Amino acid sequence: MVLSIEEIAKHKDESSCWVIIKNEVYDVTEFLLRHPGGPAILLNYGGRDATSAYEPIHSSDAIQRNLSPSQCLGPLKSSDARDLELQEKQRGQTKDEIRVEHAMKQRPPLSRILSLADMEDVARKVLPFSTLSFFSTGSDDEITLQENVRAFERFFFHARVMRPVSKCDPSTKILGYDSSIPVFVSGASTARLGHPLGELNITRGCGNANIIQMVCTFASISKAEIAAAALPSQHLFFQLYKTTNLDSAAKLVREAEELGYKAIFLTVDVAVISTRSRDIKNPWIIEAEEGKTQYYTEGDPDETVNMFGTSTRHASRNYPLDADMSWEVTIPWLRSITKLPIILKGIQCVEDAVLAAEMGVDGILLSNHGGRQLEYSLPPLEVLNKLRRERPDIFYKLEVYIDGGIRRGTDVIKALCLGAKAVGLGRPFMYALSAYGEAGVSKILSILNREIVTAMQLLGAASIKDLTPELVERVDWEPATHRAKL
Ligand code: HEM
Ligand SMILES: Cc1cc2nc3c(=O)[nH]c(=O)nc-3n(C[C@H](O)[C@H](O)[C@H](O)COP(=O)(O)O)c2cc1C
Repeated sequence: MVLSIEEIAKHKDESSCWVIIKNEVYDVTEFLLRHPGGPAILLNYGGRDATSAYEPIHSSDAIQRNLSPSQCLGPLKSSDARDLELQEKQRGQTKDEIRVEHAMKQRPPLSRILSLADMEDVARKVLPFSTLSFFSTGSDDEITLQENVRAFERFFFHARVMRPVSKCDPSTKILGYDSSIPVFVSGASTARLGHPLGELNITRGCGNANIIQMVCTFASISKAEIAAAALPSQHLFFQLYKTTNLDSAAKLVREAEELGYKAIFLTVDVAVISTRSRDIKNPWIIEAEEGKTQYYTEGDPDETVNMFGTSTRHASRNYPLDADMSWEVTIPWLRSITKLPIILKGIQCVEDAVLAAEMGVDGILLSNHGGRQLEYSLPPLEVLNKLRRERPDIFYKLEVYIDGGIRRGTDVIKALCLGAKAVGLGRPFMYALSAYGEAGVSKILSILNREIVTAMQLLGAASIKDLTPELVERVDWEPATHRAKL
């Protein structure tokens, strides 16, 4: 059935809600309460075209997986489709769009990007304001976000000299899979907000460099497409947000397994979503910039959350995240449905690392979600150091990784000296793909490779096994400078 704009416009509330996406019309009335992004945002687009808002945040199979054929009503009338296209072309650019367009033309050549901080600088200029807020935000006052980075400044090296290092090999194995350096991609969702090819930039950059990518439950490219884009020799891990509905959670795991993903990283630090104020505030900042500031008028209702901020939609999301996961139930359940290695992502203290080992999981990722969840959660590097001092036996029982605030090869080496098998990076990949696409991802991997090799050689380590705890010391004085950039 071909539908006209006039007809579609009549369906814009809970009783009947239709949306247009890429010139196809969908009846989402039944879906409103199941929509992972919440009903409000869908209703906001009820009766009209939602393509540009929909595109960057949904995986390519979102419609096919969530709507039945009867909910796909048919195409938009072709003359109306042309009108929409024209309207989109005629819509004036916002100040932010003009700024981004200009900044994209002024990106420095890749040869002038010397560090991950340089890459982040470019990304901060070229990203739309709302996306930058979403990528960079932490929780509450962002203390943990800052301390994740600062923690690395408290660890210094005891370099050993007169050790042959001309042949230095930074390669390692993660869960038995080869990796050219002890680094993997910690999955960060919705990469298409930064670049139209989203997570595929990471897949391609990592394929060439032999680095393992962790793909999120909420990746903006489907895990099937990512698997299809990977090289035959390339390995992928799957990050699982477990739902209360065991069947749908098991389905996600089964699909990952069938697609050849090599491990399940179960995220355990998101019982609920934290408050990410910087991100929530960003739509209001944009409003002000566009000269559309809203002012209080007597009797205005108090909206507790703004539904259109990027992280806020997480808060309002309908995804039935399991806030009742437990050691006794969840781990045996996951074990019973998959043969893949299980890694707990988001372990934040020694006691839970010990419990994880007792439960027989294959690995733990010491992480506080990049400072995006519990504010005042200890920096993962400090937890790693504590684990090394208090329970060195744990490192023989499972693989220990950390993520959060890692921005330099020396950071990677410090974590490895303290016993980490490898480290994950989240934001740096998002910034790199936003700034230069696949080439940006390749660039930061080559920077990390160079920095890791240099640090190893100057430290007197010719291979990863030479990185031992004696080579680092935690100091209790404040270093002279802070390189944290927030
Ligand atoms: C055809 C209708 C739609 C379907 C089937 C659908 C499905 C989904 C799914 C499955 C997710 C989880 C993420 C993923 O797996 O991709 C999601 C998240 C979301 N959706 Fe939709 N959606 C629809 C329309 C819309 C529209 C029109 C908007 C308006 C902008 C919207 C906004 C969002 C938001 C904000 C999220 C949360 C993303 C996040 O938290 O990272 N959706 N949707
Ligand atoms: C924009 C963004 C989205 C993220 N999405 C997820 C996610 O969907 N699932 C998850 O387990 N972790 C997610 N994370 C956390 C990362 O996996 C990782 O733990 C964190 O980014 C590491 O810190 P870093 O950014 O300082 O490297 C996200 C992080 C960012 C920055």
